[in-house]
Amino acid sequence: MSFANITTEQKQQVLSELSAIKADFATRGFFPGTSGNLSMRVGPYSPDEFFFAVTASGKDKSKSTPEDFLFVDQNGKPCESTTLKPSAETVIHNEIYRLTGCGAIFHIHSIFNGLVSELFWERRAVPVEGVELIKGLGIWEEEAVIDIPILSNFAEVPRIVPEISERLASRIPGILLRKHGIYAWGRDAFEAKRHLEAFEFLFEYVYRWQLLMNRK
Ligand SMILES: CSC[C@@H](O)[C@@H](O)C(=O)COP(=O)(O)O
Ligand SMILES: [Zn+2]
Repeated sequence: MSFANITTEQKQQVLSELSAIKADFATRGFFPGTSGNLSMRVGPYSPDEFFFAVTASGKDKSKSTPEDFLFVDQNGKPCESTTLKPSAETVIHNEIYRLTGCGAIFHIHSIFNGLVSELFWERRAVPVEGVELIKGLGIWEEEAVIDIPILSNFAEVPRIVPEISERLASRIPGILLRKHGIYAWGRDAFEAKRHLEAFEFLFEYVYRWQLLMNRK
């Protein structure tokens, strides 16, 4: 199976879904200062060979242009001739697809995800206890208690990758990079978006709860 076997319709479908999500996230202020990146898989999957559309690096993600996305392979190499550069964090998307076989991955920076990543850095995980929106992560047990993994952040992005395989927890569809941002994934774009929104809600909840508990 090569990228050439993927139809124009399949590619268009992925690009239009990603564009809609990018526009929606942009209106919600999810991409300050060009931060964040989005990707969605296209075609068949095996851990050794897969293809996905990913945001081009460094663009103003509140604008919609024909140069917003490009297709890359399991090594992060462009599948088609292009002058666009894939996201500087494409290696992270590659590793998450390789480990999970998911269909879409969304990454954003926010004040709350940054604050909780530092608040709970010593325990390397954000604890969340019994909050209803844990169900938004697909975890349906009564009064669920979860730990959202926090990983080291490095300016040299490939250095982040080894910790992903070590820390990725099978039932938590996301990882938080210290003072950087959240990566959330799902079977498809709908599920990845629901997970991202649930994480952001839980981070704000946990942050505010800590403030309440520690008030004088
Ligand atoms: C401009 S700050 C954000 C970047 O350093 C990075 O973390 C990010 O999320 C966006 O990088 P990009 O290469 O545009 O995908
Ligand atoms: Zn980032």
